[in-house]
Amino acid sequence: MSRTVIRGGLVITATEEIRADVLVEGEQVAAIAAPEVAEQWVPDADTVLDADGHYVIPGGVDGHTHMQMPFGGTFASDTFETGTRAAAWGGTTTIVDFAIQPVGGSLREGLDAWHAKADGQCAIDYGFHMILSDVGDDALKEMDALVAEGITSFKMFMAYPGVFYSDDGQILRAMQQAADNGALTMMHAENGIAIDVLVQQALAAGRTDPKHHGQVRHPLLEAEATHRAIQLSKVAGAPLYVVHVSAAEAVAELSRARDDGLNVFGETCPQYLFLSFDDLARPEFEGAKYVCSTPLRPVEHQADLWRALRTNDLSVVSTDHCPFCFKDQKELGLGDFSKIPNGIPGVENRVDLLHQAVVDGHISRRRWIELACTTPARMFGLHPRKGTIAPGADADIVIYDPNREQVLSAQTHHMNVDYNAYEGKPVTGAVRTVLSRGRVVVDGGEYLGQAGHGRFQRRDTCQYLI
Ligand SMILES: NC(=O)NCCC(=O)O
Ligand SMILES: [Zn+2]
Ligand SMILES: [Zn+2]
Repeated sequence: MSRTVIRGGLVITATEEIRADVLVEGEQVAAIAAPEVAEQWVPDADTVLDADGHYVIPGGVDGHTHMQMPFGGTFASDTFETGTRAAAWGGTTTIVDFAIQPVGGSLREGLDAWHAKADGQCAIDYGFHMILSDVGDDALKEMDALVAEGITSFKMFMAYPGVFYSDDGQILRAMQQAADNGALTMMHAENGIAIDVLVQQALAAGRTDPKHHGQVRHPLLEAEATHRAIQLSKVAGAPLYVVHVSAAEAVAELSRARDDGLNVFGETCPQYLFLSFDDLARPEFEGAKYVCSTPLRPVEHQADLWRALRTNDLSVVSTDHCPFCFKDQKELGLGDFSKIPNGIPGVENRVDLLHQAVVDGHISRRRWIELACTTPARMFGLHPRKGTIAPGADADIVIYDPNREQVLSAQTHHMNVDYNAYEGKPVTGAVRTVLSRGRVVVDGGEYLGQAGHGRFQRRDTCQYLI
């Protein structure tokens, strides 16, 4: 069994920051000890990694990605191979992607299709949520079987009528099933029926530019759907996780529900924290790069998101990584914003952007780790194997240089997409070394990983309930 010692770093977890060395044996963390104790590990080590002046943090857990997702007549441009490699470059060592139930088909068909895309391709570990796009008796029964095999969370859409949309009755029934089988319901909370009316009105009036995507997806329609999802989950007695929260008014709904002691959780994404409606309103169709749903909001919403991240009214930051190239893919919506495939790339940038949030004073270092690693691992039943550095945990570890300056750019990123949403943004801090289950996959600007190293993770049910 290989032995690696990580020496001289500041080990940061969600709960503590200690000067300590870490012993990795095979795929797992064997011990953490003060440097004078750890000294004795060195003679027997195969590899000694010097982390002096660096942070030693758990690998990131990104609970919301869409590799190769079919959407808007095209596919997200990262495959599981390219997307997980980019994730590794950015210090993320586990993703949970979304398998999709085909309309008229079974959950099993959807899951098999996603295994076929991902198995043997991933550079880092991965799991699946399941998107329910056709809730009926059969799908409800199938949910139990999926939970038993580690697919313990199910996403439904109150948006996208005719594509993934579920009506309130379907949502309630799926939530009732989840209350029985322990699954977590994830919700895309936007009133898609009302939004579609506004889309048609905008197009009929000749308002076709990307910025109108943001205007028709009104914050109140996110808040209304969030409120409705909360009430339905309360009726069903099931926990609820609202994905990609962007509107201050939706945050207020979550805060109220959490004040009432409900098992209601919220996720936001870096794009809502660092980008805004101004990006969506960029001229010459450039705003198409920033079309995602929920949409980017006016910059005033960001203060509420940051506050909620500090108070835990928002508990997780995932990327919703769903890349489409500007050329040929985003361009499908030239002259009609409703045809722009929805999604923003970011799986490689999340850990750095959240470190920038530490530098900017929005969150503490431990909260950085909690939001990016530990809580998503607990939320999605991966903890303590993932999301922390502790004896017995998988040795998914990042050696992070908190002082290195970098500029985010498509010129240097590894995601398979022709633009970077944060192009030109200077950030302080950068990943130096990444271990995935004990294996060094990135080191000092060199990629040492391999497609197929990543292993499918059977997940437990949510470990974050009150
Ligand atoms: N978010 C987005 O715009 N695209 C991915 C699909 C989804 O999460 O709704
Ligand atoms: Zn969504
Ligand atoms: Zn998504």
